[in-house]
This record gives sequence, C-alpha cells and structure tokens, in this order.
Amino acid sequence: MKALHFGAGNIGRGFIGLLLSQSGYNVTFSDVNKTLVAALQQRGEYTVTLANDAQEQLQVTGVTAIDGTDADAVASAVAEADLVTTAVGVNILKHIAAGIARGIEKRIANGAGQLHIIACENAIGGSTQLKEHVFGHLDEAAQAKASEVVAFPDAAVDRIVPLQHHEDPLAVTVEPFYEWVVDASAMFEGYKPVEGVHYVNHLLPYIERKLFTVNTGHCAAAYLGNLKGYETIQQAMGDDSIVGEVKATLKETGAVLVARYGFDQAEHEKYIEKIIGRFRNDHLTDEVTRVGRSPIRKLSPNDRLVKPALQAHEMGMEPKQLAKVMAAALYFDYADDPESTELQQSIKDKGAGQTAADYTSIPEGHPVFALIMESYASIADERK
Ligand SMILES: NC(=O)c1ccc[n+]([C@@H]2O[C@H](COP(=O)([O-])OP(=O)(O)OC[C@H]3O[C@@H](n4cnc5c(N)ncnc54)[C@H](O)[C@@H]3O)[C@@H](O)[C@H]2O)c1
Ligand SMILES: O=P(O)(O)OC[C@@H](O)[C@@H](O)[C@H](O)[C@H](O)CO
Repeated sequence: MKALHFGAGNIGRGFIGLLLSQSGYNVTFSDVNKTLVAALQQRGEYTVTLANDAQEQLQVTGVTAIDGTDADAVASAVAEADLVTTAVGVNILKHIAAGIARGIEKRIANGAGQLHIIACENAIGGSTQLKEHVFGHLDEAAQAKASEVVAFPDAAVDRIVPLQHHEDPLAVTVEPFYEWVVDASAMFEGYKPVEGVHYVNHLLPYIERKLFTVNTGHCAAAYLGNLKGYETIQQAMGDDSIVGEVKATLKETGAVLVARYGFDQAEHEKYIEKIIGRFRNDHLTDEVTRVGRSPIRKLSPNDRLVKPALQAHEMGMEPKQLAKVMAAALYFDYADDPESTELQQSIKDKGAGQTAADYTSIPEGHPVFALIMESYASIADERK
C-alpha cells in the first residue's frame, strides 16, 4: 500500500509518516525542501526519538520522497496513492492543490480506486478547505467524477513536535503523546483504518477541544512568555504566574467547550492538567517563536483565540484572559516570521486598534474588542 504525504517537516516525519509506516504503508513524502527530499531518497529511513526518560527510538523504514515543485511527479504520486495526507501548514494547502487536482484527473482517466485525502493541519475543516482549493482546479465534469472517487475527511492531530536541531536532517524528537482523530462520516464505506487513528462520526467536538485547549494554551504560554523574555515554552511554564495565566485562559475555553459539547467537567479538567504537563516536558525544547508563529493566522476569526472568545461572549461570559492573550499576540515581534513582520508594520502604520480590528474581524464597538484594547494598554504601561 502506498501513502503520499505532503510535508516532510516535523509533524510529517515525527507523527503522520511514522503512523502510516507502522500501519504497513510505504510512505512517499512530497516536500519543497531539497535537503529533506535528497536525504529521504538516499536513505529510505529515519529515526524518531520519544522525548521521555527512556528516549526510545523508532525506526521508520520503506520511505522515499519526491520534489514538491515537480508537478508531474506530484500528479503521478497522487494517481498511484492509496491514501494522501498533508502537514504543510493550512496556508500552504492552496499551493499543493493544483498538483492534487492533476493527480485526481489521472486517477479518473486510469480508472483508479477510491481515495481519501486527509489534511492534518491545525485548523477547523482543513481537508474541506483543501477540497475547495483542489476543486477550483477541476472543471464541472471532473468535479462530479472526483466527488465519486475522492473524499476529504477532516481531522484533528495532536503531538508536540518542536523545531529539530540535530546533525541528521531527518532525525526527529517527538513527545510520547499523540492523538489523530478522523471524520469517518466523510469516508467511503469499507475504508482501511490506519492503526492509532481514532475514527469518529462527529469531528467538531474533537477538533475544537484540541484547538481551543492544546493550541489556545500553547499560544498563551508563547505570547505571554515572550512578553516576559522567555525563549522556550519550558522556560515560560517554569514561571508560576504564566502557568496561572495559561490555566485561566483554558478555564474560559473550557467553559465554552463544556457548555457546547456537554463534556464532563471533571474529565475536561483532567484533559487540561495533562496538557499543562505536556507543555512542561523538559525532554523537549520548544521555542516560543515556533509556538507563536504566524500570529495573523492565530488571530484570525476561525482560530484558537477569536472563535472561543466570541463564543464565550455570546454565552454571557467576559473572556478577559483570551483578550489578554490576543493583546500579547500583537506584541509578538519576530523578524524571521513574515506574519509577525506584517502585523508589526500594520501597528506602526495604522495603530494597534485598527490592526486588531482588521486581523481579528471583531468590530471596534464589540465588548471583546474593548477587552483586547484594555489589555493592550496595560501591557504597554507595564513595558514603560
Ligand atoms: N509541530 C507540531 O507540534 C504540530 C502538531 C500538530 C499539527 N501541526 C500542524 O502540522 C502542520 C505542519 O507543521 P510542522 O510543525 O510539521 O511544520 P514544518 O515547517 O516542520 O513542516 C512543514 C513542511 O511542509 C513543507 N512544505 C512547504 N511548502 C510545501 C509544498 N508546496 N509542498 C510540499 N511540502 C511543502 C516544508 O518544507 C516543511 O518541510 C501545520 O499545519 C501545523 O499546525 C504541527
Ligand atoms: O502549528 P501551529 O502554528 O498551529 O501551532 C503551534 C503549536 O501550538 C502546535 O504546533 C502544537 O505543537 C501542536 O498543535 C500540538 O499538537
């Protein structure tokens, strides 16, 4: 069985590639990073190390790679795959869509079997977004045929994989915990399960619980830690006041999640405690610049801060802590991150208020907007 995975980066090698390989797939990675592609082609294997006391090592074998900029190679790989997955970043999905569309056309011409394409990105409806991009490259007749043989089930993926600093470009250290949940209701009957994947018929509670707890808490630690000069999540989580703020943030999202989805309160509190423990894993070094990366994406209306804050407001709560994290995100100034640079330039050009309104899409008269600006002003006072 052949799997094609777009993105041989941290989560691609450290999680998706590993699980697919353990499930019996020969995995081909498609990536635009020539170093990774060459190393995968030459060696056909790599090592995953678990970040725990035992530092257990897992060997991933039977892998190879193609150059993601080679349109013919990508289309052929899609045409031949039994499963396609992605972990490239949600904003990159539009760039891989044309190659996938060409591969689908080839599959249809060859009479190939049914195919699932699963985007493993931190986003609500990642595969659905990918489908829209792909279908934008197909004419009406091809779209109709593609709908019969290709499905795009949404997914939630959870495993902390920091930036890697090994001599070996393929080596990857990951936290032991993982969770991969896939929307089975969007899959063809008789699908072959991937070992370790949890298939559910209603994905929304899982993806929102993950994004609004793991990722909301993570970016709270990153943005608030960054304000205090910490360079890693582990350093930030060594500061009791930051831990208190992360917990307060997750209390707000937790109240929304428990009310919306009927999660058991005590179970949800355990889920939060487990996540705090994962952030503190001192076998990992996770830079705040990675966890806070792409602040414009993180401040966007459907992501980990604005969405739960507006839901909390609609439910009659005052999401002060989520607003504080959004204000802290406006102070995230990291020259190597293009979204951070854009955000800082916007603050210089238009001011923080207009910038917050533009990127969060929260109207200036909204009570949550007022909370963000109050926090932004207090942070400015503290920094004087
Ligand atoms: N790292 C984590 O802890 C983690 C956990 C869960 C989900 N995620 C999600 O997984 C995705 C990837 O994150 P990551 O941390 O692995 O990032 P990463 O930067 O390590 O990996 C992304 C890879 O995609 C490749 N890429 C970029 N453009 C491409 C293209 N056009 N075609 C093929 N490959 C391309 C990059 O070269 C890179 O190797 C993101 O959506 C992220 O939110 C990450
Ligand atoms: O990947 P992002 O930029 O959406 O978020 C950064 C981290 O919070 C994220 O990568 C986590 O490590 C991961 O989502 C854990 O499952």
